[in-house]
Amino acid sequence: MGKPLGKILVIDDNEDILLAAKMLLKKHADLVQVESNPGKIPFLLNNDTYDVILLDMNFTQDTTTGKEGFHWLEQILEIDPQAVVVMITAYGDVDTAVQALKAGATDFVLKPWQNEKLIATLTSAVKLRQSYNQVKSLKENNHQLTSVLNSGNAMNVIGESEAMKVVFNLISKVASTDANVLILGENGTGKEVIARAIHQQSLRKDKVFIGVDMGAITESLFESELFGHKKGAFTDAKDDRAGRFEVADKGTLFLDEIGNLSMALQSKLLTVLQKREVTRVGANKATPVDIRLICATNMPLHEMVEKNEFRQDLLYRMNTVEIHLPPLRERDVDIPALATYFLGVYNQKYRKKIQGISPQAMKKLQKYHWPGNVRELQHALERAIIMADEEILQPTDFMFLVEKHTETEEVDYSEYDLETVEKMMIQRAISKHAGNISKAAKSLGLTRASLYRRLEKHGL
Ligand SMILES: Nc1ncnc2c1ncn2[C@@H]1O[C@H](COP(=O)(O)OP(=O)(O)OP(=O)(O)O)[C@@H](O)[C@H]1O
Repeated sequence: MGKPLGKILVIDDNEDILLAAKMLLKKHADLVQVESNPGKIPFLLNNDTYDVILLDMNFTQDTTTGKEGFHWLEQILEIDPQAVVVMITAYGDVDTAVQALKAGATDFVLKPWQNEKLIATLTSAVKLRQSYNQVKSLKENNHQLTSVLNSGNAMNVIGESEAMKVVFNLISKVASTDANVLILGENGTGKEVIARAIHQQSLRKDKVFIGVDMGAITESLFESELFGHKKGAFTDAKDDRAGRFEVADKGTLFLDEIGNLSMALQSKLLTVLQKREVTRVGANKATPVDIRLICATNMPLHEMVEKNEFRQDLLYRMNTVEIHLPPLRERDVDIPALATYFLGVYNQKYRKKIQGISPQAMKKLQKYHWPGNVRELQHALERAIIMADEEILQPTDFMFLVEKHTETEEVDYSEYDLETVEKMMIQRAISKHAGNISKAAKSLGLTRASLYRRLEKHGL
């Protein structure tokens, strides 16, 4: 659209009016289509799209009922419900004009019109049409993005053990309610997988699932990331921005690593959860948010409450239902199904044709204690599939660095390079502290963040 009024259709049975409209509007519009016969409206609208339609109220000379105008207005809106129609009404017939607005017209102009007023009315009508279109395409995009986001992450939750059956049973009971869920379990046990499964089985499944890693958000960016900000609220706030709470509106908000929040941030989060509304940084008005909350952590939240490291009232807000995900070493029955599942995933990813896992290799997998839980098993399968020379995976395809070393068992570190020793030490520490990252980090003399960086580096 080049000129401000775009494409205009003018329908009036008075040829003088059509001529006057065309003369006036052609300077402001890309196309002015005039038509004296309203019967042609369906044909015109089915063959072209107009930014605005100027429609006469009365087609029969000397009538002022507007009946015909209403009839054609209805026809137009039936063909294009988004059409922007401005009615031309006789002077003094404002009542009919008001009825036309109720029937779906956007605005009206009085005949004889003042040129400037007509242009101004049509310009605002065109702007309205543009915003209708924008809203429509944003809604379509949003719908597409939501389904891509949700389907891209749709995954099978594998588990045949009694422990996982209990988890599945809980999910099916809780999913369709809006109850807040707290998922507890060691790193890599599948807390996010379970959170997504709850979302996928909930009434909110067609809306977004937004995950936030609370451990990765710095104290200073917490409010802006979660609650959003107004343009200019701080130096880097170049535009208005919605926070994760607002983005997750009508969907599910998954707050991971919730146990890592400082006391100060815990109370900010609690306020929002109590009020169910957020105020963007720099704004003075709160926006209501409708979210389903799922939180997860590998930290012992109940113990932390006792030690005054975690707010009890916040814990009670989050744990209407608690799901405990057992570590993989306590459900080795699940290992064959998980390993076979990952075999399929990575065969496809790396275009390999590995047929299966030998019974001895499977036994080895079931005997190992998996300090990194399902994530570690997944990486072990990925590595084995990339490296394997044979069609069936053998025990030698799975080399575990801390294979069954007991605390007292000595390892000859001189056999390994520094990187490998570091990895072994980390695995040992995590295993010793049953997956508790804080304790493992402390025993290694590292901060949690630097342990996480090393876990990432070693693919643990
Ligand atoms: N039951 C399961 N079925 C299939 N895949 C699983 C299952 N559990 C975990 N996984 C896979 O293991 C990996 C780790 O899972 P996830 O990220 O959900 O764990 P987590 O407990 O949230 O980890 P973290 O505490 O580190 O955030 C993911 O790649 C996930 O796909």
